[in-house]
Amino acid sequence: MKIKNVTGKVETLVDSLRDLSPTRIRSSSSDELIASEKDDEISSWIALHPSALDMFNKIMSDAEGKQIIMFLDYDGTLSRITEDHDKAYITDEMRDVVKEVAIHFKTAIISGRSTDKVQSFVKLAGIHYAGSHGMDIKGPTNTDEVFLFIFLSNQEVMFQPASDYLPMIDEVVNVLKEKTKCISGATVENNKFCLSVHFRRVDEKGWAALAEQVRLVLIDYPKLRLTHGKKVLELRPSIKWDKGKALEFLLNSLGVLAESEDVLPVYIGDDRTDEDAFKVH
Ligand SMILES: O=P(O)(O)OC[C@H]1O[C@H](O[C@H]2O[C@H](CO)[C@@H](O)[C@H](O)[C@H]2O)[C@H](O)[C@@H](O)[C@@H]1O
Repeated sequence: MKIKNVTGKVETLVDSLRDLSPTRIRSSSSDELIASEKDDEISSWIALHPSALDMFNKIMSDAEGKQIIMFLDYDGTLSRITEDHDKAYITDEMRDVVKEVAIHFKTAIISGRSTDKVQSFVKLAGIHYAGSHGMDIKGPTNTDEVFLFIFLSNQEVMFQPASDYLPMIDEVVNVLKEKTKCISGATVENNKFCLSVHFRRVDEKGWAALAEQVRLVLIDYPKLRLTHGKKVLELRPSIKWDKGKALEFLLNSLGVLAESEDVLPVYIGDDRTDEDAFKVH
């Protein structure tokens, strides 16, 4: 979901932050009513989009005879959500699962984090990585099984559609670090071609101040746009590129068409920005 009118009222942005935080305490009966309407909305959405785990047998029969290509999100999918974003490590058990998957299927991890950061967590060489929400795509130069898990350095850049934005992102990271340093718990993460402003550890009383700083930065940097995920605001280049486009790019470079009947791309993700990839077929 994208936040619209970000340069408008700060209250709109704070409301969006509240929407991202369903565990907040509801204070009045009108809040309760709105929450129950939202719950109904969520229930009807879930009815139209059943859990893949409940449909596992159907997915297996649909996959019969097709080439499966695996796309995995990182945070909340391969790693648990943690208070400190720098400590969202993948477990050894999960790493072994990804390794096993990659032996059988072409596999890519598509993340909002920088590619380098995800690689440093996952430490598997034979897979593709698309960090910065797909704006930094790297892949293995040699896919022989023997090389798969040995040389992480054996990876090359395949596509970086937002390389012009690199200096701007660095600048905005510094600006936002400075502007938010008085807001207890707020952190700014440099994801190379985009950046995250985390509010997981910010008291709700500080959200308006944080949202205001982000809003002001967006006015100064109109070439950036705002999206959001779990307790995080993300600023990224206003280019027509997202996790869905990255998925299509990767399918193309693997020599398959997204719409081909012989291919079944499987994408596992947990957050709003993953919806861009869910939409691709
Ligand atoms: O596309 P993803 O791999 O899911 O990355 C999205 C964001 O994930 C990280 O933030 C989220 O996980 C943190 C650690 O569990 C958590 O503290 C935070 O509240 C979550 O939003 C990452 O730090 C962000 O930069 C990514 O954009």
